Formats: sequence, structure tokens, C-alpha cells
Amino acid sequence: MDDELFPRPRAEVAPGAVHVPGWLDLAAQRRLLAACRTWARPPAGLRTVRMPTGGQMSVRTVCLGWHWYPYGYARTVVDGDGAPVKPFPTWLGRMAVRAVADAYGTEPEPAAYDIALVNFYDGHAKMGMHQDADEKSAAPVVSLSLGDSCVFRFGTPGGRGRPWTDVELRSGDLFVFGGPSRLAFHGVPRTRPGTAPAALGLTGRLNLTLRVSGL
Ligand SMILES: O=C(O)CCC(=O)C(=O)O
Ligand SMILES: [Fe+2]
Repeated sequence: MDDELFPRPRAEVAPGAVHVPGWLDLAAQRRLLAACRTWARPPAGLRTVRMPTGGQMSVRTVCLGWHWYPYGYARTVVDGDGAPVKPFPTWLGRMAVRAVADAYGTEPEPAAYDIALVNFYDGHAKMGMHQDADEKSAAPVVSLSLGDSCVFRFGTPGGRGRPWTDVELRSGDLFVFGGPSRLAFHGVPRTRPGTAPAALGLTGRLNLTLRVSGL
């Protein structure tokens, strides 16, 4: 976006992990938010994920293309209402390809993006350090953020502990992680409630990760 008081530069946080601030302008954020609201509706809508350990995740999630559950992918909501997962739209796949090219400064290369995980964070939600490792493809993960800012903690593939870099992700920001960082541990220790752009009309934070299943 061009209305930042101080422009935030594109930054390579780790090899293959690139933060592109303000990649989506307000109009694009609004369109994406409207789509998320549609996807959140049942059947196969927003749900709370229960972990095999008995706890539950504090984010609420809806999936497109493939349904993620701990720890795998299915075509139906196997740990919820059993409905078929909503389709992954072709426009979202084109957006993912463009995002990777913009982040890496390369020509767009066709890639079969076929999964979106949409996570909703209320003011208390967070996400522990984890790897996105249930995909068979090594294609980069594309992350788009809407609404409240958050602290996005980006570590290494070696383990969930330090070293890591804390990046502030704001509404409209893009973060791509691939190559040597594809399996880096990452998480969201906190969001910053009340920081969403007023004109967006979202209380809380949404994050979409777009992935290639390789399935
Ligand atoms: O909310 C974020 O920025 C990260 C989400 C994430 O890591 C995931 O969905 O696997
Ligand atoms: Fe993740």
C-alpha cells in the first residue's frame, strides 16, 4: 500500500523466505475478505480443529481444495461435518503464481496451487511453532494476511526453537516461503487487536496460506 507513513521494504527473512509488505491494495483485500466470508459458511465451513493430543487450536479454519486435519489431507471434512471440501478457485491459483513471482523477482511459472487454508484469529488466538509438512510438493507456501497485524515468527527447518526472526505481518502483506525455507518452523505468537484498517471492516485477523498438495 502507498499510504504507509514509512514505507516498509521487501525483505528476505531467510533463504527463500520473502516478506512483501502491502502486496494487496485495499480493494483486493476487500475482495478477498468477501470471498473468505462466503467460504466460512457451512457446509464445510469455519471450524475449530481438535488436535490428536486432545487440545484444540485457538484459530478457526476453513479449507479449500483439500481439507487439512492433523495431520493429513482429505476431500471431505473428515473431522467435522463430513461435507465435501469447497473447490479451490482458479483465480486464487493465479494469484499464488503471481505472488511467488513477485516475491522472488522471477517470471511467473505455472504451478498447480490447489489448497487454501484460511485461518481466523480473534484477539486471543495464536499458532504454535510448526512446519507445513503435510504436502507432497516442494512448491513455496504463499501467505496472505488481512485485518489485524500479527507477530509472525519465522525460524529454521532444524527445530522449533531459536534462531528465529519476528516479522510484523499487516493487512495486505504477502509472505512466501519456499526453497531452503519450505520446511522452516513458523508460528504466530500474538496478534495486535484493533490494528486492522478501519476501511476493511474486519475485526480480528485472517490468514490464507496457498499451497500445492502434490497429491
Ligand atoms: O497465520 C499465519 O500467518 C500463519 C498460518 C500458518 O502457519 C498455517 O496456516 O500453517
Ligand atoms: Fe504454517
